[in-house]
Amino acid sequence: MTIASPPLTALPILDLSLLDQGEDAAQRFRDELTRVTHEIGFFYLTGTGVSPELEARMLRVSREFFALPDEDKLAIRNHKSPQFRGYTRLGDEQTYGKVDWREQIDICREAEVVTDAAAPAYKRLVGPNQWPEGLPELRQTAEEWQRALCVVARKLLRNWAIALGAGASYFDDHFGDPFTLLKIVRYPGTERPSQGVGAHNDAGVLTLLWVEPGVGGLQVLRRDGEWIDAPPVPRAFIVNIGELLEMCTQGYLRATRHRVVSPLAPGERISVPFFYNPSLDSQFPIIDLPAPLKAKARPRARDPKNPYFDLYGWNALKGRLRAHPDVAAIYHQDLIDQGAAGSSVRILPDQTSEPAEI
Ligand SMILES: O=C(O)CCC(=O)C(=O)O
Ligand SMILES: [Fe+2]
Repeated sequence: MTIASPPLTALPILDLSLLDQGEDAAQRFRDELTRVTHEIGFFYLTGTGVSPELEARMLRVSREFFALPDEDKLAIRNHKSPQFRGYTRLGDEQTYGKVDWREQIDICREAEVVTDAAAPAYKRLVGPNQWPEGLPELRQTAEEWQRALCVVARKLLRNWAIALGAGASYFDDHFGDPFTLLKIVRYPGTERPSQGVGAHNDAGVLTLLWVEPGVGGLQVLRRDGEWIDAPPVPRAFIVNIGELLEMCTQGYLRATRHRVVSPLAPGERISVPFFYNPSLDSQFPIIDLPAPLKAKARPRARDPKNPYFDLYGWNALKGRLRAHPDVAAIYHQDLIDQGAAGSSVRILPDQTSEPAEI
């Protein structure tokens, strides 16, 4: 007989440094990692190797950025970037058609624009970032942050791959050079609790979230439909998996709905989500799970209004067009008119479409 465990009231805490403490410790880490991502899909991760100094610098430089005069922030507004980079002002972003109350800067891999007219449309996401003048530390810190977190993400993926019987390099081999997205976000205080970010699943592979110490607001949906608070834990990142990793594992690892409730005025909240994703050209892999795991896997019924594509780039493009319809209308109206990937699948945001059921 199995005894049902009591419902979680807080997310579990895992220590990544166990991987460097011998095979038994590493095995314990992997078992725990796989269990919590199967059950709740969200956990705190300590022992990441990100230094307190880098955390403090990220917080300081983020505050400096948001304190810049509006005209300096708007000088790098995402409306100037077909690649959706740069500053999103308050009110310009939506989740399922409802406005999120946050401002942010979006940063991806630095690259030249792809000018080849024959390239697939998702290559329009490739290009340069926009950086604020007079704050060079933001770029240095963001680049250091991305390097450090790519290492953490790869370690996690290798250990999931081992635990799921696929071999350590499975995701490295399939995902290629990652197409990552770093956001630095500020949620201003509001008079009453309101939507900082509406309830959603992350669409990609893996999210590593850093939140300024002492400021709550993130909530995670438990399987029984209760929202639980996920306040920041000192020196820990909050990790969750996205729907792509869920799909790669046939639903064995779970993407979980979460949201952010705005802080009360005069407070504010800085957070730094980092989204680790495959290279745009990578083909979506599905792990052939060992039978005991497959028996426990729960493949998700897909929402036909929110399709997934086999090639990662189309998913990335769809996500950006939906999150930023204003930028999409300026630069990518042709794609919205045509539908994604030359198919009949529309990538236009559908205001009535709900997140897939968990
Ligand atoms: O800011 C946060 O704490 C979470 C943000 C989030 O869930 C997202 O941007 O996908
Ligand atoms: Fe999220």
